Amino acid sequence: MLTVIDHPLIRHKLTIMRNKDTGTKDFRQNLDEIGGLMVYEVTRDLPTRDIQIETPMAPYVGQELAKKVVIMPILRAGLGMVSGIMDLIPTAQVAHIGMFRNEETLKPQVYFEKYPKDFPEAEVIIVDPMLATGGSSIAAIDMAKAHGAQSIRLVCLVGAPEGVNAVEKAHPDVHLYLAALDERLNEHGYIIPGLGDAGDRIFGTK
Ligand SMILES: O=P(O)(O)OC[C@H]1O[C@H](OP(=O)(O)OP(=O)(O)O)[C@H](O)[C@@H]1O
Ligand SMILES: O=c1cc[nH]c(=O)[nH]1
Ligand SMILES: [Mg+2]
Repeated sequence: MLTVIDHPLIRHKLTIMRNKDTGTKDFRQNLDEIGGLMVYEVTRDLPTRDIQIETPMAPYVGQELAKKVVIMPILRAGLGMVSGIMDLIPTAQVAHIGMFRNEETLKPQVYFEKYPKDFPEAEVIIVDPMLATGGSSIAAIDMAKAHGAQSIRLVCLVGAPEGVNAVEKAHPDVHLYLAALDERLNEHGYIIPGLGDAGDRIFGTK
């Protein structure tokens, strides 16, 4: 299932990120802020349970999150969304997945993975700004499932139709959230109009 989170603040910040004249500092800041805005919608259906507390005035049955939340950034670019999400879910744990796309084959190559202990029982939120062919996201979901994850959401900023279709076909049980659905991929597998290479723009590596 695909949800495109359409909000004036997200459109405004994403346009700053798309602008080729935006530098590393503003690119990172806006990515972080959009991550925080998106997570409000992404977590709308997280399960809660009743909890008995006392207010200063009376007993009260409130609510707390029923399950742990694990944020799973796809390195490198996904790291740019973690702190904005952690601002809203400060108790979240982080699972790191390192992979890069081979520039010729466009296939993802995995170089790192590390999971928190409670990963299988947690609500897992995979984050990566870019969903291009979908190969990296599909591989990350495969890895999360292989480590026992039962409930997975995928949060990307910009997606290409090719990537959305591929993820929906490979993992129909995973809810996919985007801030924008773009037009297409170019012959090098980059999203058009997109925002360029997210990892390089976050970390200043080009
Ligand atoms: O949908 P796909 O076709 O798999 O492409 C998207 C992937 O490519 C980018 O990562 P990249 O390989 O540039 O690594 P980086 O984050 O280290 O820059 C991006 O952050 C995604 O992970
Ligand atoms: O447009 C794209 C495609 C893949 N990875 C990026 O960072 N940008
Ligand atoms: Mg990159």
